[in-house]
Formats: sequence, structure tokens, C-alpha cells
Amino acid sequence: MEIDNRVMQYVLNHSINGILIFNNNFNIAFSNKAAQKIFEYNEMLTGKCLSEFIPQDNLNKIRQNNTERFYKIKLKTKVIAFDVIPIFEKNIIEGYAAVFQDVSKYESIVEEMDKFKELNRRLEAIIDSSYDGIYVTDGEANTILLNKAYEHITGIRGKDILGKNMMELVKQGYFSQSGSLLAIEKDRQVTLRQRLVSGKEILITSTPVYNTNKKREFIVTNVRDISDLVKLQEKLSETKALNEKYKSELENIKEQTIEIPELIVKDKNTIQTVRTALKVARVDTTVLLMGETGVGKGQFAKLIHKNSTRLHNRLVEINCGAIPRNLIESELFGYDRGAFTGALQKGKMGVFELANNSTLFLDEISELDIDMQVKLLKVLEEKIVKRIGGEESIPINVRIIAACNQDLKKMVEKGLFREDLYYRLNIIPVVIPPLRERREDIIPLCLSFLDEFNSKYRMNKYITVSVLDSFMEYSWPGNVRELRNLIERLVIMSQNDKIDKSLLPQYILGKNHTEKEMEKEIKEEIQENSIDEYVGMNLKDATIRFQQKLINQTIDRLGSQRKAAKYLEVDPSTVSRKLNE
Ligand SMILES: Nc1ncnc2c1ncn2[C@@H]1O[C@H](COP(=O)(O)OP(=O)(O)OP(=O)(O)O)[C@@H](O)[C@H]1O
Repeated sequence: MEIDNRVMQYVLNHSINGILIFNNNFNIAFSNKAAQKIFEYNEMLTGKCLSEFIPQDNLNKIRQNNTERFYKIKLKTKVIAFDVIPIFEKNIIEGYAAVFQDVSKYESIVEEMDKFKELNRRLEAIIDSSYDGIYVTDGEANTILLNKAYEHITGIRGKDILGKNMMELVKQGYFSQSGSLLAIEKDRQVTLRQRLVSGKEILITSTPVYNTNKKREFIVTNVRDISDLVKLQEKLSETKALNEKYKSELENIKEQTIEIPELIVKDKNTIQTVRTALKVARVDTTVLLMGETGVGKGQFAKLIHKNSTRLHNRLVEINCGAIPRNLIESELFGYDRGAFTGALQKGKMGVFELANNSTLFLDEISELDIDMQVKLLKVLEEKIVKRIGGEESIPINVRIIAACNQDLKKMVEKGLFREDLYYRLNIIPVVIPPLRERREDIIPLCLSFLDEFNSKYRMNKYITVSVLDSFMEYSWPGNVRELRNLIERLVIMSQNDKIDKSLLPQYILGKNHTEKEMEKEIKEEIQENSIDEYVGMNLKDATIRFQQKLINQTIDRLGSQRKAAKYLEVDPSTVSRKLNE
């Protein structure tokens, strides 16, 4: 078949690609129909200049560049792919033949693809930069994606598990439990906590993701390394526990130190008693203080009064054991004028009246005889006093603090103390332990008394440790009073500033001293007493002086006036009278 110019023209015109032939100046010598269509031109392009259809800078590029053949040219409404073939005449470019195509459609697809690729790249970057591990399977639990953090946390490499099914991976021992499988099974989000072989604690959250047809498409699993968090949590609870411990130790320390100026309190037994006393102080009720002689019942009475609502009124005290029997009634209730011979003209108030709106401290209450107990009970119940020889009923508002160093209950049993009065007084009992049961108080008390007497006598005495040791051993039958008296004596008697063991009486040095041995020592000391100090006195003064000395020493040793009275075979009231002479 012969292909002539007509056939060529026919073929070129039916090509779906645009075809142009143009010279060096871009004047078009030939164009086909497709070219006309691509440039959206109704007439033949032959004779036109290509610059009418293609931006000049593209044409310049074609002219400058003989090696490049393919150009992507952007027109106003479309993009064309231009394949330019130079036409040579004796090695010189005479013109060009161009085959081109409208690629706008492909262009937008490529653009979309590029955008998609970019989005994918960004997503991957985001997933990989996540601090949490991310693991994605398809709806059937086949692994399709995991990030670097996942590899780092679990130590499993992506290339070993990508594409594999979770069930298979669990079987192979990669995982002990799979969040993805559980999420598929439950068809909802699940959270698990796992401990890896490496010791790491992880928190796994697997979430099913559904497509628009509500079909499960992926399972996205988030894996968080909570090892640090768990450690932190453990640390926090340790710190909390430690805090609690310090707090309770602080409370303990607080409980162990009570600052009351007039009381030396260090031993936990005494601290406990002080706490009870302070609690009781606030309740306006009768208090019965019990404890051996010299334990500090008087001090506790002051403490209770000072911490009560009545603190602004004076505490009135009466020692029932120190007042002669015939005077006790008038001391308690007062008398009207002319009540008895020797009575004051204007009469006298009793301690109940004096203590009105305040506190009355009835010390050594067990010393009251039964008659007086009956009268006391009546006053306590009726809250009214009548002076001796008086008619008037005087209303009184008095808080009673009673004290006794005897076992009142036993006295009740023996019929020496009225049961009704006992119960009337024993509303709130406060038992003060003897010094031997609160040994921690001994040294603080001792040092405080030493201070007191050093400043009273303007001295600078000190006590040796061995003396303190002996004090800690001794049983202190006379309690704090005995300790106080002894310290005063030691301060006065020591020749130099040092108070050492040589100054201590035998009964302190020997442990388990019996009362008999003590009596013997007292007698010996009395015998040793020089009479030099009585020389020059008249008999009466010398007798008084001697009696007082004897009584004081006996009280010092035995601890109480009553014990001294018993030992010296006199009435306790005589002892107190002699001391006041
Ligand atoms: N905790 C203390 N701190 C300081 N001094 C105290 C303490 N306890 C008692 N004393 C002192 O001891 C002495 C005896 O105390 P107090 O008179 O209160 O004892 P008491 O139990 O009332 O004795 P009695 O049974 O003989 O009446 C007082 O000089 C008192 O100041």
C-alpha cells in the first residue's frame, strides 16, 4: 500500500494526541484536529504562532533546551504533556514536531496521590513519634502496623510480627495475653495491665474501629509503659507511710512532753495522769485525787483549778488531817458571833463560804471523823451551809477536789468512811502513781529542786551521777516530798559544791531497806545529835527546836506527817501544830 500525503493527513487528523509542526519562531506549519480541540480553538492553527496558545516562557525553554523532550505545560484550564522533537536540516534545528496530550485528569490524580502520600508520611511520623506504643491489626487480628515506641517497650521487632495473626503470635509466645483478641471477643474497648519478662509494667488499651458499614476494620492498641508510674506510685505510698510514721512519732513526742510550769512531768505514767487531770479540769465536777503521801496531790489540785472555768477565783485549801478535831467543823462551815467561848465577835466564814464560786481542795479527807463526814455530805448534797450557831442557810457554788492517801474503799469496808460520801466524792477518780512507779520523773525533779535550792540559798551545788543512780534505785516511800526535802538537806549540808554519794544517808544507799532498819537509823542519828546548838537557849525554845528538828527529820525519812506522827506516837494534829510553833 502506498502512503501518500492524503493518507498521512487522514491519520494525523484522527490521532487522539495533538500534533503540531512549527518552525524556530514557533509559527505553526501543521496542526491536527486534536490539537485544535486541546487548545479549544475553532479554526485551523496553521499559520498561527504557538505563543498564542502556550505561555512564552515555555517556548523559550524549548528553544534553549535541545536535549529535553518532555514538558509539562500548564495552560489556563488544563495541563498538557508536550513531547517535542526537533527537526534538523544539516545539523541545524529548523523547527519542531510536537505530540501532546491533555493530562489534566491524570494530573489531579497524581496530585491526590501526592497529597495522600504526604498524609501517609505525616501519619507515620506522628505514629512513630508517639511516646506510647501503637499496634494495629485488621479486623481479623492480622498485624498491619506498629510503631517504634512499641518495639522499644516490648522489645519485639516489627519485621518479626508484621503480617502475622495475633492468635499465632500468642501461640508462639510473643504475648501472654492479647488486647486485640480480647477486644475482638468482647467487641468493645478493653484495658489490661501486664508485666513483661523484662519487668516492665504496661497498660494496654485495645479499641475496635468500624467502617461506615459498621464492619470491624481495625483494632488499634495503645501500649503505655507504666513502670515509672508504678515505681512513682510505690514511692508515693512509701513516702505516705513514712509521713504517717513521722506524724505519729511527732504526736508521741508531743504526748511525751507536757509543759506545766509548776509540775515536773517526764515519765509517761505521770504524763497520762496529767492528761486525765486536764480533761477532768474542764468538767465542773467533783474530783477525788488518790495517791500515796507526797506524790503531788496538792499540785494536781492546783493544776485542775487553774485549768477549770473557776480559775479566776482563788483556790481554797484545807488539810483535814492537820486541823484539831474540835476545830474542823468551824473551819469548814464557819460560825456566827457568840457561837462558842473564844469565838470572834463578828463570827467567821468557813472554807465553803470562802470558796464560793471557786474550788475547795479538801486534803486528807479520810481524816474526817464519821460525824463530820455526815455534815460534809449534807452540804455537798444541799449546796447550802449553815454556820455553827447560825440560822441562815447560805447557798454555795463550790467545786470540790478531795484528796486522800489511804485506800478509801477499804476504809468504807471497815466502816471508817461513809459509803455514801465515798460515792459522792468518787465521781471522777484521778490516781497519781508513786514516784517508784514513774522513775523517769526522778532525775528531772531532782535537778529542778537542786536549781530551786541553789537559788534560794545562793549556792552553786551539783549532784554527781552516782548520787542520781542511787536515787533511781531507791523506793522513795515519801515520794516527791521526800526527794525535795532530801535535796534541800544535801544542798545545805555539803561542804563544797559537790554533792556526792558520801553525803547520802544509809537508807538511800541500801536497796530494799526495811522500815525497821530505817527506824534504827533515825534513832542512831538522833543520838548522834550534838547538843551544842541548844546551848544558850531557854528550855522551852530548845525543846521546841529539838521537837521540830526531830519531826522534820522523821517526815523526811518516812515521807509523811502522818507516818512521822505514828512513829513518834503523837496525834497528826500535834505534829502540824508543833511545826507551826
Ligand atoms: N510533779 C511535781 N513537780 C514538782 N514538784 C512536785 C511535783 N509533785 C510534787 N511536788 C512537790 O512535792 C511536794 C509534795 O507535793 P504535794 O503536797 O502536792 O503532795 P501530796 O500528795 O498532796 O502530799 P500529802 O498526801 O502529804 O498531802 C510539794 O513540795 C510539791 O511542790
